[in-house]
Amino acid sequence: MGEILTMAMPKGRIFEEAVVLLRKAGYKLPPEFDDSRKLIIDVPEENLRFILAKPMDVATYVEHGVADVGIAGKDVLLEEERDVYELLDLKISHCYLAVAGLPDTKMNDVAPRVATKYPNVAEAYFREQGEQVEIIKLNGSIELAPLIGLSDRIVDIVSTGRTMRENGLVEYERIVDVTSRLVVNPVSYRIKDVQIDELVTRLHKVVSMGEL
Ligand SMILES: Nc1ncnc2c1ncn2[C@@H]1O[C@H](COP(=O)(O)OP(=O)(O)OP(=O)(O)O)[C@@H](O)[C@H]1O
Ligand SMILES: O=P(O)(O)OC[C@H]1O[C@H](OP(=O)(O)OP(=O)(O)O)[C@H](O)[C@@H]1O
Repeated sequence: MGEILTMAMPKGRIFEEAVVLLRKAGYKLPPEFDDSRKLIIDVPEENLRFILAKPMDVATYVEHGVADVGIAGKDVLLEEERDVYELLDLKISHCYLAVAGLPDTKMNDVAPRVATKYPNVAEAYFREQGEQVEIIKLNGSIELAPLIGLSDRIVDIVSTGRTMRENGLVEYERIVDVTSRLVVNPVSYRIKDVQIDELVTRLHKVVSMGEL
């Protein structure tokens, strides 16, 4: 029996794909993973404890060491810049961050406004472009902002492109590709190196076999 490894899992979109990945890697996960509202799920047979967190919060739990490892979108890691190591690109939950807006429009010359759930990523992107913008932080339905005159542009996740299309928006620039990553707490990585290396090896094997 080794030590228990605590893994922070993102609830929502990424969760199901992450569970598929872990099962393919040979971890026997109980039915609670398919239909449950439990926020802590122990799998003693695998020496694993799972905590189910909001996607934006996974790296926070890992940074504070209450989870040893976690699964987080690259978008969240870029936005939050937590003190965690990124160990593996799991190649699940593909999407990308992009600048979008109404077609054939220019950004306001005087006070261009950008609405986003990713203020740090957006700020850094426009700074690199040499453009000074006012960032307006929203928590969802980002596509609404240019439609209703709140902002000139948005920075948001695009997956199928359906939300943009159905709201008459167009993509102006693609900022960065996003997939989910395995992250680890630096101290856990030293102390639980054997278990973490095994997890990485097993997941890497599945990931390198190609698309899930
Ligand atoms: N179409 C998509 N929209 C949003 N996130 C996506 C999409 N496709 C993949 N992702 C990934 O899923 C993560 C978000 O998961 P989910 O949509 O379940 O949470 P959320 O509801 O946006 O988060 P919150 O509850 O904090 O608002 C992102 O961090 C990103 O890495
Ligand atoms: O390109 P698509 O496949 O249409 O996916 C992209 C949309 O999905 C996400 O929104 P989400 O469903 O998480 O809603 P919210 O931003 O309002 O929370 C994202 O913010 C986009 O709006």
